[in-house]
Amino acid sequence: MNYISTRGEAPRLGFSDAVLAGLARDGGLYLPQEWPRFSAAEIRAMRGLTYQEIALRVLTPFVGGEIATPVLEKLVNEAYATFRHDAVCPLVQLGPNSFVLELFHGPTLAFKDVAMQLLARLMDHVLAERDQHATIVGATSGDTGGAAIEAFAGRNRTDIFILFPHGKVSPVQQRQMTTSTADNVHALAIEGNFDDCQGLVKELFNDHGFRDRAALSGVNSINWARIMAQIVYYFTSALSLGAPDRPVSFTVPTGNFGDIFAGYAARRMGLPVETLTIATNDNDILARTLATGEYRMQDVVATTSPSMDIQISSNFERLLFEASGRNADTVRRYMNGLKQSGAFTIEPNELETIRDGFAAGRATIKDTAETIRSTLAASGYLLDPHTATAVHVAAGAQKSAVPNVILGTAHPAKFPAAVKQACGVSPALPAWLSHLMDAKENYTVLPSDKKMLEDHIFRHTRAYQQGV
Ligand SMILES: Cc1ncc(COP(=O)(O)O)c(C=O)c1O
Ligand SMILES: N[C@@H](CCOP(=O)(O)O)C(=O)O
Repeated sequence: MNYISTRGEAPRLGFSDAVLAGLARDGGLYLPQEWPRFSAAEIRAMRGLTYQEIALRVLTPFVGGEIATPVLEKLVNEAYATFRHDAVCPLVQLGPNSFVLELFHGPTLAFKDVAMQLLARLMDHVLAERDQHATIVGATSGDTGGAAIEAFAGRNRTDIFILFPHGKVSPVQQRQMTTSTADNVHALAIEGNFDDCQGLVKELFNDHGFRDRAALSGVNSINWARIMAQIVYYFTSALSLGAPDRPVSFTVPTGNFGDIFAGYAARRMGLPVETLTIATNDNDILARTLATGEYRMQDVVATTSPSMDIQISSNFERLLFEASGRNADTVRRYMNGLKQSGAFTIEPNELETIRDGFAAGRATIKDTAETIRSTLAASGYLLDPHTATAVHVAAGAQKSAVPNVILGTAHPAKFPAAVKQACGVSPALPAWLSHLMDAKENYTVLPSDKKMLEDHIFRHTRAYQQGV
């Protein structure tokens, strides 16, 4: 399996190189050259298998033989042994035809663990085979950072630098990033918002001199392996609701468009996914884009679902590439428009293609709080604010006989203040994280400045200091 860039000017890569590359050298995002497809019989044959067994089947075509099956199986088993639920990602019924897919049973209580636990092991494996070191830089609006730090802490082939928006993540999220004692971990509070953090990371990747000297790798969902690992739970949940003999819809709390793009990928692989609904908070750029055809940035608004406080939704580029018939010229034109004027207009036929497979809706801060309160009252189920945006959007959608799976992207204990304000209940952290709020924090505050960030990275990268 080869990987190609959405901007058409970067070298085609095999799986391992695509995993280490993160962002393509032309600024684009890697995608498989063709979508692997499962027949209905092949999907049916996955019924009754464990999460890990299904993962192995879904991932194998993407890996393209570059990692031997027994090794891949071992990495998958180790990754999901860190989850505290036997089903890994269990499905809970909320109402008639309405289900929450709980993706938060991993070590940091957010869906990011599903991909990050595997990605860290894949990267370690590839780096060990090549006897190489990598410097990882990642941007986070709160959850990716903690999951990445947890997954990479103490690994001696990687140094990891995580940029988070100073003062704009929840206290639990911040401490998951700032209390690690591993000497390969560096938490950086950037004076700016998530888009500034993500912009800095992309600038570092697009500076090829720096990128090569630092042996840069990325763990945001710009990295194909993140999306790949997230495809698996679309299969496991749809299978338990009757796929491939019954279609299933999904409603996904969306920011960077990685999680929902994994659902699109599952559909391209043959899973009968009916509607993929994008749920946004007040930062509703994607809902507006679907309604008007114009992707136009506005200022980021702080909400009670901070991980979705995003305007530049990176993985939407992957969908634009697909909707344009994989036309890299079109994608480059859109992305240049975004860079120059903060906006671009999607061609009518491409917009129609997108609208065919996706719906979108928005939940305000008030809607989110009301949904947390009413869901607790109606069913005793406590939602986190991100999942609540999706429950709100799903409730407003046209009723259908097709089961709808809402992706439960975080545990409510990550956002106790917002949950308490909404419904009066303050969810407690699980016992294994009870030390978190008393542990010593260690992080550096930096302005949103590429040069200062580069200096900081070089001064703190072990491999660079030791001339490895
Ligand atoms: C809890 C939570 N929900 C939803 C999202 C949005 O996911 P995506 O960025 O993949 O669209 C994020 C951040 O990515 C998140 O941390
Ligand atoms: N919401 C995310 C933002 C980064 O998303 P990613 O999936 O591209 O890593 C976060 O929690 O950091």
